[in-house]
Amino acid sequence: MIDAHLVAERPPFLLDARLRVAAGEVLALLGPPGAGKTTALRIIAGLAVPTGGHVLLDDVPLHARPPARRAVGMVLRDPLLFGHLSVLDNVAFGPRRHGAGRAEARRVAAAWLADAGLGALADAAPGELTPGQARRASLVRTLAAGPRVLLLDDPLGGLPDDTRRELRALLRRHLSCFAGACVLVTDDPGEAAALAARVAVLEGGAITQEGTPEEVSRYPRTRYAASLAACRGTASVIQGPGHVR
Ligand SMILES: Nc1ncnc2c1ncn2[C@@H]1O[C@H](COP(=O)(O)OP(=O)(O)OP(=O)(O)O)[C@@H](O)[C@H]1O
Repeated sequence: MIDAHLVAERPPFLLDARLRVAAGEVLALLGPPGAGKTTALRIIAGLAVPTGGHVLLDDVPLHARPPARRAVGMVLRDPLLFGHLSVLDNVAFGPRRHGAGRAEARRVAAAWLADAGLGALADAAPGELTPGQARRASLVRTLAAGPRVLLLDDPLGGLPDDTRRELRALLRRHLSCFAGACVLVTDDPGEAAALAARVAVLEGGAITQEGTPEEVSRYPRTRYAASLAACRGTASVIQGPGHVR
């Protein structure tokens, strides 16, 4: 489980947020632009230097572990696929790094790609993929590496509606059986309600409300939190802790 106190002083902006995410749980960090969502995620990932606080994974400081042993996977809007590797080898990269032989890593990667509807594109170069296909490949590349902490920074942002729906369905399927702790950053209340069991509303660098999408939408404490109310009826299908892959 993640236990984080995320502090970043960037005057006049101050991020000061406490987050706890259990294994098997998806927490949506929902907030308007500039609220500090990406900064929070980057601190957890070890990509931004905090000015205080802590990030613990199972009670051990995450950043005390060598980077290769942190088991943190991050998915961004930009798929960041390795351009010199085939789609298959992009996905095989994680299993290879964790000690699988070449053939085994490629077998595992092929299964992930087939599951994501990308089996026919295994030998393609990343540059040949459509934006939606590249996002799928990026997601399964991250999952194939077996992260214990999954950080999703606006993973559906900027896509056309139909592509977004497809990727959301794939994401929802994988999150429902993800055994680790997941933080999903979004400014889309519908996305938060559809994908996460719990929502933390981040505004101006502080958590203003936390609860299930139902709780937050029923008793919103701020105007921004009230935006979740429009999504009632699309409540989460993710059940929280207890799911295993
Ligand atoms: N490297 C930096 N140095 C100084 N200030 C920064 C830096 N990165 C972000 N900020 C500021 O920190 C605040 C939070 O930014 P952040 O990108 O984390 O918010 P966000 O909620 O992710 O917004 P968005 O959805 O627009 O990406 C903003 O006021 C931003 O200008």
